[in-house]
Amino acid sequence: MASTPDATGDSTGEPVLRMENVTAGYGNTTVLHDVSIAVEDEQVACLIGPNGSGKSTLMKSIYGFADVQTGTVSFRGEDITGRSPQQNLSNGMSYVLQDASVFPGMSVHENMLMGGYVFNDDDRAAARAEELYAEFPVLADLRNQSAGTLSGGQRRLLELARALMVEPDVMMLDEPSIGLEPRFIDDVFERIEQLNDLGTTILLVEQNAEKGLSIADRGFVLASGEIKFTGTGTELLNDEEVGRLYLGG
Ligand SMILES: Nc1ncnc2c1ncn2[C@@H]1O[C@H](COP(=O)(O)OP(=O)(O)OP(=O)(O)O)[C@@H](O)[C@H]1O
Repeated sequence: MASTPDATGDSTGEPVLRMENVTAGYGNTTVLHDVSIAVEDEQVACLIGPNGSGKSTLMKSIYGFADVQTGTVSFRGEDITGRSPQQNLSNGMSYVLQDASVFPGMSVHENMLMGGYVFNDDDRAAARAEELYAEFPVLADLRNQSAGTLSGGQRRLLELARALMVEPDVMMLDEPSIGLEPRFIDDVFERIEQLNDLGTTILLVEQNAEKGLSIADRGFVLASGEIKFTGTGTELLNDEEVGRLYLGG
């Protein structure tokens, strides 16, 4: 049965990502209340919850886009509370935002190179882009095309591939399936599972809660800025109360 509300769960190793008693928001506005979660190395963790419950804010407070007011965020045991997004990116964490984040006036290739800007090394960025084109041949074919002309599915692949430029240990993905046609959704989820198979730890926010939990080693339910339930993905999917309240019955 899913547990409440300490989300550190059945720990088997040192968490790669941990939030301890985090209260966070924007300026004087508090959105998250006393949130504690742990994501272990090479896990897929999925965060679900109603609209406006604070799922994006949770990711933003890890990454430095929202303000952590009290509590601690750590990465591989190191306190990273309040670090900037650029520091986190350099440190091996990538974040694909919910809102479209490609630069529409730039080509696919220029967008890819932007993903490697922290290298400060054009040759290294170009070489890494070529590696990714081998894994994303669709993007290789589109490399000279303006990113603003891509379909929704192609754009999402570009966002994923660009976030992989830094070979992250941890990827945070905010609603990767939102707005996509079903055939693209399956493609994006397959990519996420492949990345995880290659050793990338994934923290996912997913509106399609059943789909997200079905690939998750660990799930968290956030409501009104608080963690209400945690468990394995399967435990949450099978939990009567979680099902009734958060999975549409
Ligand atoms: N930049 C901001 N400044 C102030 N309040 C914000 C800001 N961004 C979000 N909020 C507020 O924080 C609360 C939580 O929003 P958040 O986007 O984290 O929720 P969510 O669970 O991700 O929602 P959704 O499922 O709709 O994407 C909302 O009340 C929202 O209005």
